[in-house]
Amino acid sequence: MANIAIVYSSGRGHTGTVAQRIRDGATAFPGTQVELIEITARQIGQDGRWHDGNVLTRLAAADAIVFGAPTYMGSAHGLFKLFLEAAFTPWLDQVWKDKIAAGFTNSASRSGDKLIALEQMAVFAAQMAMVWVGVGDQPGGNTTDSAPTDVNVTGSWLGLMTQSVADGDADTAPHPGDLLTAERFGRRIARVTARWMAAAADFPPRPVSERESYRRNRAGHQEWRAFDD
Ligand SMILES: Cc1cc2nc3c(=O)[nH]c(=O)nc-3n(C[C@H](O)[C@H](O)[C@H](O)COP(=O)(O)O)c2cc1C
Repeated sequence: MANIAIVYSSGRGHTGTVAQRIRDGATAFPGTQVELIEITARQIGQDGRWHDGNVLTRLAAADAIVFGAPTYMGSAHGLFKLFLEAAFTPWLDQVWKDKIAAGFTNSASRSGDKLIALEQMAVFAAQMAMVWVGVGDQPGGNTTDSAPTDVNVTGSWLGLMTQSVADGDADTAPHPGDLLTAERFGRRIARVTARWMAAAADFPPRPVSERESYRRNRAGHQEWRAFDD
C-alpha cells in the first residue's frame, strides 16, 4: 500500500477543492491510500511561525507528498510558506529524502504568475532531496477549435495550475476541465509512486544529516567514498 499525503493551504476553499480532486484521482489507483492535510492559521504560534509536530509526523510516514497552495500576489500563499519554512527540521536530517513530490497551485487569472508558486514548491522539494513529478498531460486550449475546459488548458508541466474565476465560489470554480486535470494528476502521482515503491525495499533512502555531512567534509574525500548514499 502506497501512502500519499496532500498538504495544502486555502484561503477561501478553491485550492481545497483541487486538493480533493487530486485525492479522488490518486485513490482510484489500486493500492493507494491518500490523506488530505490542511495547513491552517491556527497552527501559527505566538512567535509568528508555523508549528504542528503531528503534521510533520504524518508527512514523515508518507511515500509521496503533494504540495498545494493558492497563488497570492505572485507567489505561494504566505501561510503555506510558513509551513515550508517549518520543514527546516526534517531538512536537517533529510527525513523526506527520496519521497515522491509534486505540486499544484490555483489562482483567479489564467496565468496570475502561478509558475512562481510551482517553482517555489519544486525548489523546496529539491532542498528536501525529494523526487519531483510533473503533470503528464499534453496541452489543451491551444488550437482554434479548442475549449477553455480542455484538459491541461494552461499547458503547465512543472505542476498543476488551475484557475478559479474571481467571482466563482469553491463549488463552481475551478472549471470542470481543470478538475479533471487534477484527477488525472492525482492518478499519475499514484502510478509513479507505485512504480517507485516497487523497488523501495532494494534501494531504501539513506539520509545524511547536516552534522554527518560536516563530519565527512572535515574527514576528507576518502571518507565520502566509503558510503553509498
Ligand atoms: C491576497 C490575495 C492575492 C492574490 N493574488 C493573486 C495573484 O497574484 N494572481 C492571481 O491570479 N490571483 C490572485 N488572487 C486570487 C486567488 O488566487 C484566487 O481567488 C484563488 O482562487 C484563491 O484560492 P483559495 O480559495 O484556495 O484561497 C489573490 C487573492 C488574494 C486574496
